[in-house]
This record gives sequence, structure tokens and C-alpha cells, in this order.
Amino acid sequence: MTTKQNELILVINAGSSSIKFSLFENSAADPVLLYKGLAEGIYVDPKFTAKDASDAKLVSAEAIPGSAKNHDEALRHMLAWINGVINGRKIAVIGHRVVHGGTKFSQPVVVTAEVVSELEKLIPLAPLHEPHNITPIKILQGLLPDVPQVACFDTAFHANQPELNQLYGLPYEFSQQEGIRRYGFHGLSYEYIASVLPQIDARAAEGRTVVCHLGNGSSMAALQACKGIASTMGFTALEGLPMGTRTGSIDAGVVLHLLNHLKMDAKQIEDLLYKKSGLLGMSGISSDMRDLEASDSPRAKLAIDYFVSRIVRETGSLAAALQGIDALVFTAGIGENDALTRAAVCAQLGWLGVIVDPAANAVRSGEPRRISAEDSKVAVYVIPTNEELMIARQANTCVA
Ligand SMILES: Nc1ncnc2c1ncn2[C@@H]1O[C@H](COP(=O)(O)OP(=O)(O)O)[C@@H](O)[C@H]1O
Ligand SMILES: CC(=O)OP(=O)(O)O
Ligand SMILES: [Mg+2]
Repeated sequence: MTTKQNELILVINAGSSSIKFSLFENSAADPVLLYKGLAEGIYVDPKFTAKDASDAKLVSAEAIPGSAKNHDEALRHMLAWINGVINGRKIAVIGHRVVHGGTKFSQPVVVTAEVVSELEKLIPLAPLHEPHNITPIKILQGLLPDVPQVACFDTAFHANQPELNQLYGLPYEFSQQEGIRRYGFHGLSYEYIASVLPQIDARAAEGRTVVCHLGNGSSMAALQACKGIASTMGFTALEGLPMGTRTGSIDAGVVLHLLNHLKMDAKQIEDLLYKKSGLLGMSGISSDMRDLEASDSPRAKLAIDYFVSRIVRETGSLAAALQGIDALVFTAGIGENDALTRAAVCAQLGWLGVIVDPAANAVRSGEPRRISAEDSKVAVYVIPTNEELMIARQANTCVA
């Protein structure tokens, strides 16, 4: 089967407490966005918001009726709204962001019962994401049984990294037999950046680019000629940069100490590493960068300084993996919106030849833009990411 012009592509990016959707219309060129929105606060105070393609709000944080307060109820509400606006038109395919593809999936795949059972095996490798990615797939199998669903993976972009950048210093059998190796995440975002880079900077697109995806989850990737060769995230989405609530890299010995000496159990350690650390744990205030920047608490400053210093150190590491750097790209919630973090990172990368243009960095815009000075050796850009468009494209291609 194949999607035809004007048929609809539904994209779902589900998290633990929110489900984001985008509805695209197929066209001869790229899928065209019609509507987007989200159900948030699903387990506490579920609210639904929907916007049109120009970002105008059609529904603004309206309470989702019902007493279940779960993904099922939120998805039904979302679909009822979507059915209202599409007015009998057909949804031809549903694309899902799935964070972990493990060793089995390095390409988008049409979801079958067998695929779902493989994805369920990956839940321990992405406990914050994978269960919530799978739930809407199962619910939609019940609600729209005739519509094919495609799983699009965050790990796929990194699948062809050189072996050295995929390995840990464990006995080799662990990578070969157990799949304990570095996968990398946020691949849908990196793939989008790689797809637009040629129009923005031909030299960077052919050369060496470090992309900083700084959001609630944060990672960085090294792109050689737009192909991923190294990433800060590894086996799970815990490694690398500190994040909203995740530690980022820590000595594995800390985990052993928590287990053996502080007598924490596996669940407590998982909660500590995934949900109580990072910006939230270090500041004691919030996982949201906006709250930390608005605070005058020294611990808020400490958390921001740590975040920035880890980005700077990882830039050095990824530039070494690339044997140089032509461009640095900022994307995602913090990367796109936070001029202070970008300025702080760039100020510490002067040794690499980064010179930021403060006026360009201060511009607020939803468009890709250069923020480095004319004489900066490294071109620095802000490029808004578009994971949903990548999912729509992949879902379309997968069923074509
Ligand atoms: N205007 C802003 N200034 C600073 N940080 C921001 C701003 N807007 C969003 N953020 C940060 O971006 C994060 C969300 O990033 P995003 O990429 O949207 O996350 P996700 O899609 O993974 O939920 C917020 O938690 C906050 O830290
Ligand atoms: C992989 C990952 O960290 O995703 P997110 O940024 O959505 O948490
Ligand atoms: Mg994200």
C-alpha cells in the first residue's frame, strides 16, 4: 500500500505524561503540516491543546473529560478532535517516535504484533520513554485497526557510527551477544538537521559539524558529511550531558556504591539517575532552564554552570572525533530559545575559534540563523528541529 496525495499522515510523539501529535497532508513534495497539538498532564490534570499550521491556537489547554486520566482516554479525546477537523478524510498512516530500536531496528518499520513484542524487550533500555512510545501504538491498533503504523527510531541515525565509537571497554562479547554498546538517541532530530544543513552551510554539510540537541533530554552528535559518527548518548539516554532530570555520564562505580553501600535497590537507583538528578537535582528547584535562569539561588547557577561546562567538554571530545570542527549547531527547547546558554557555551569555546555575534545570538526567531561573527573560524547556527516532519517522511516512505 502507499499513501496518495492529499491523504493524511498522523505523527505521534508520546512521553510519560504527554502525547504530542502532528497531522500532515501528503503532497507531491514534502508532507505539509495541517494541525499539531498535545495532551499533557495525562495522569494529573489532563489538558488538550491544538494549533493550526501557523501556530494559532484552536484549543487552548482545555480539560480532557473523563475519570480514567490515562493515555487511552487522552488519545481517544485527541482522535475525536482530529476526526472533527478532518471531516471524513482518511488517515493513511500513523508514524510514531520510538526512542530505542536496539540491535534489531535501524530503519523505520511497519508495526506488527511481532514488532511490538520486540519493542517491549527494549523497555529496560529506555525506561523513561519506551513504555510510553509503545502504549499509543497498542491503543491505536484497537482504535484504528486498518491504518498501518510505523515505528521511527531515535537510534537509527547513529547505526553506522564507526565501531570504535559504539563500543564500551567491556569484554567484546558483551557488545556482540548482549547488544551492550553505544546506540545514541535524538536521531530524528539530527537527521532533520542533516537534511537542512546543505541549504544553510555547504561547507559544514560536506565537513565536520557538532550538533547540540539541548531540550528536556539533551545530547550532542558529531556529523561528518551529514552522517553521524559519534554521540554523547550511549546504551541508554542517560549518558553524556546532564539533562532536566537525568544525571548524564557518571562513574559506573557510583552505581555500585549506591547499591552496595547505600543499600539502594535497582528501582530507587533508576529513579535517582533518571528522574531526580540533572538540572532538577543539582538546583533543587526545577528541571526547566527558564526557572533556573529566573532564580537567584546559587544552586540554580551551579546547575546551569555544570550543564554548560559539560557541553563545552563534549564539544572538545566530538571535535576530536571529527579531527576538527567547521560548524556548531544549537537545536531543541534550550538550544533554540536560550541565548544565555548559547552565549555561555560559545564563550568557553573561543580556543576552538568560536566567536559569537551577540546581536545575532539575541534574535528570537523560529527560522534557522547564523549567530557567529564574520571572523569566527567555526560557523555557529541555531536551527529549529523538526522531529515530526522526519517521522512523517519516514512513515510515508515505509508504507510506499
Ligand atoms: N525560552 C526558553 N528559554 C530557556 N529554556 C527553554 C525555553 N523554552 C524551553 N526551554 C527549555 O527546553 C526544555 C524543553 O525542551 P524540548 O526540546 O521542547 O523538550 P522535549 O521535546 O524533550 O520535551 C524545557 O524543559 C526548558 O528547559
Ligand atoms: C532520547 C531522549 O532523551 O528523548 P527526550 O529528549 O524526548 O527525553
Ligand atoms: Mg525531546
